[in-house]
Amino acid sequence: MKAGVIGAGAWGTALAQLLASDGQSVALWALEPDVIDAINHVHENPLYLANIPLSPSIRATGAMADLGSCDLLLVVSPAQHLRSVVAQAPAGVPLVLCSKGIEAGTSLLMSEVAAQAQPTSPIAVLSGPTFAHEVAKGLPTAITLACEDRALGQRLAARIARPSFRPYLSDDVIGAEIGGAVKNVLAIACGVAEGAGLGLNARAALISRGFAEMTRFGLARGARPETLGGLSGLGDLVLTCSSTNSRNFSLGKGLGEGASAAALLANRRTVAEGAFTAPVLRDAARAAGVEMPVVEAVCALLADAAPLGAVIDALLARPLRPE
Ligand SMILES: NC(=O)c1ccc[n+]([C@@H]2O[C@H](COP(=O)([O-])OP(=O)(O)OC[C@H]3O[C@@H](n4cnc5c(N)ncnc54)[C@H](O)[C@@H]3O)[C@@H](O)[C@H]2O)c1
Ligand SMILES: O=P(O)(O)OC[C@H](O)CO
Repeated sequence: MKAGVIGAGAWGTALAQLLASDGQSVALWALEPDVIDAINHVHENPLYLANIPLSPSIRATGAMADLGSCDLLLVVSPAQHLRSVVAQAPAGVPLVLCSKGIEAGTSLLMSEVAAQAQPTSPIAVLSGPTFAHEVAKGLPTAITLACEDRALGQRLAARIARPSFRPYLSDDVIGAEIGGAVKNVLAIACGVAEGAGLGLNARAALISRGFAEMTRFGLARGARPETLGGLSGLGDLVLTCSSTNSRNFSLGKGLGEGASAAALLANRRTVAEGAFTAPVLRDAARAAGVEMPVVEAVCALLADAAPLGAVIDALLARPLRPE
């Protein structure tokens, strides 16, 4: 049987390469004709995953109908486009959602969006600490695969696992999604600390207090603590908050160096999901009565609503409280 991947950005291309690493055929749906052309003729994706030679058993296409013979579809579009691409996908095929974010306008998680767009398709979530270029190179990686249907989860894990790529099964879909969505916003905060020269103590404080915010929000939405403390939560938070390989961290670094969010976000080709998730997450947290001061601070900077110094001072001046 053939696997399909929807979305040929860095992560979709890396996942197609992973699936093709044992020689099986992979159909990869891409939006841009030049990406389709480069993958099929030069076996590269210079736009989104440069300098990685791709397997010739990956076949790119711009026609969703070409994924009709697949028994498994990995959905890897940016979160804000997931609804429209899933609606075009073949119906009834298991969807493994690999995007990290919350939909603007609805505040829905990706599994909730996909369930609306394709009500007959079984759903799983694949999320964890996974820089695309490392997975594409075959470097060791562990990830959460969450699926409420345990038997389906086991079948999907067996299809996706490779010698250097280990999915860990969970049935906490909501928890896996909340970790991936929230960590992107917190990575922006850690990037700000780096750009503003606030030091490594500040980064560690943001990771731990940010994790407390992720946990409060996750528990309010029904996530399990062990999921939030696992690969898709704390694991991904640590990765993304530690390196300029992260687009979210890099965006924050630019903000910390004094650039405006508008300038940093203008004409970006690659996606920094945290910029879209932050205001949706802030509003959802406020509505649920969950305090998320680091997320609020990131929102203020993304909206260019307050000077950097004032945002940092306000965080430091919060009332002292028990940990
Ligand atoms: N890059 C990573 O290392 C990585 C790892 C894990 C998860 N993710 C997640 O995967 C998702 C995709 O990220 P990426 O890094 O592959 O993307 P990317 O930034 O490399 O590329 C942007 C993608 O957006 C697509 N796009 C642009 N406009 C679109 C539209 N109107 N409709 C549909 N698609 C459109 C482009 O075709 C391209 O595939 C994100 O949610 C991201 O958080 C990324
Ligand atoms: O580059 P980022 O910030 O989108 O992070 C990529 C992955 O989500 C890391 O797991």
